[in-house]
Amino acid sequence: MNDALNVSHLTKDYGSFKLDDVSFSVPGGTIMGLIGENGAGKSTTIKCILNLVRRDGGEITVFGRDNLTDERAVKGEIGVVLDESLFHDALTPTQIGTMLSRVYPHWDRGCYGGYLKKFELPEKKPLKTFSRGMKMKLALAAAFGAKPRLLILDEATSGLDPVVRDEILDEFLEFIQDEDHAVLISSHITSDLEKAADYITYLHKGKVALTGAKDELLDTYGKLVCSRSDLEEVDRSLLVGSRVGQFGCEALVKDRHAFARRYPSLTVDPVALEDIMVFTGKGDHQ
Ligand SMILES: Nc1ncnc2c1ncn2[C@@H]1O[C@H](COP(=O)(O)OP(=O)(O)OP(=O)(O)O)[C@@H](O)[C@H]1O
Repeated sequence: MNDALNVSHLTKDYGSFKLDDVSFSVPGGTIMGLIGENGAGKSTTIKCILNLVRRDGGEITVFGRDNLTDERAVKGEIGVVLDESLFHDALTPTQIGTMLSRVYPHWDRGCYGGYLKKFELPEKKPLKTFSRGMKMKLALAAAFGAKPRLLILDEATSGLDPVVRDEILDEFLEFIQDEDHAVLISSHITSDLEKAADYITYLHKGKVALTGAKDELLDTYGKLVCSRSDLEEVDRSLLVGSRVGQFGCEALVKDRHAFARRYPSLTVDPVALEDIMVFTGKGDHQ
């Protein structure tokens, strides 16, 4: 089966910033978390997938179709939720549903209405009376109503409280129960992605710092906690970045199993995605 999304050697040059040879793929039935620091290129990558900006190089396919040569068909497969609401504040959910039914060929009124009910959104009230969480849920209901096979979210869950975020993550998990569906979600909130994502792509300064199955990444990397003198003894090529504190040192270990075999007396703890991001950033300044 084709990947739901395949990004291959994607390049976009803004002059002051370059998205450089970005490749990753999202298999059907999975959630890919796109993580990275501010300005790492997450939104640019998503905009290239959606053809909102023209790429300079590379290839992007959605369910095997090229997003440039087959733009119309590809658009019909993607549901998008962005950081800010795309709908006018004076509109009500009912009016938005009517509007979207004219835009999307596969619009499913029942599905949209079902989500409005599930999320307890008032159908006749204008959006200006909605909280940020309610607007986000409405955007999600609208995205689902278009019957997409690939759902793309750009920082859509940041700014929401943990209860709403959790509710929404559950929706994604339900959505990907169908092997023909997939989700690409960019977020700063790495703990959410740790919970929900099957795959992680970490963008760092426009390049893919790492991409792969989340469980494998978390199992391979490790956090060394040791004294300054121990750190000085360690082969630096095994580490990504380190932090020297008043009471001890920490460093990100690339392969904790290989490291433990070479330095059995040193302690290597499991890592969180956030550790991988923080230490990779620090690795630049060593
Ligand atoms: N239209 C544009 N013209 C020139 N530079 C741009 C344009 N859009 C984005 N950039 C630059 O590209 C870089 C990457 O931005 P992008 O929005 O993709 O990052 P991001 O990872 O989504 O960041 P954030 O997490 O802060 O949203 C930034 O340095 C930004 O200034």
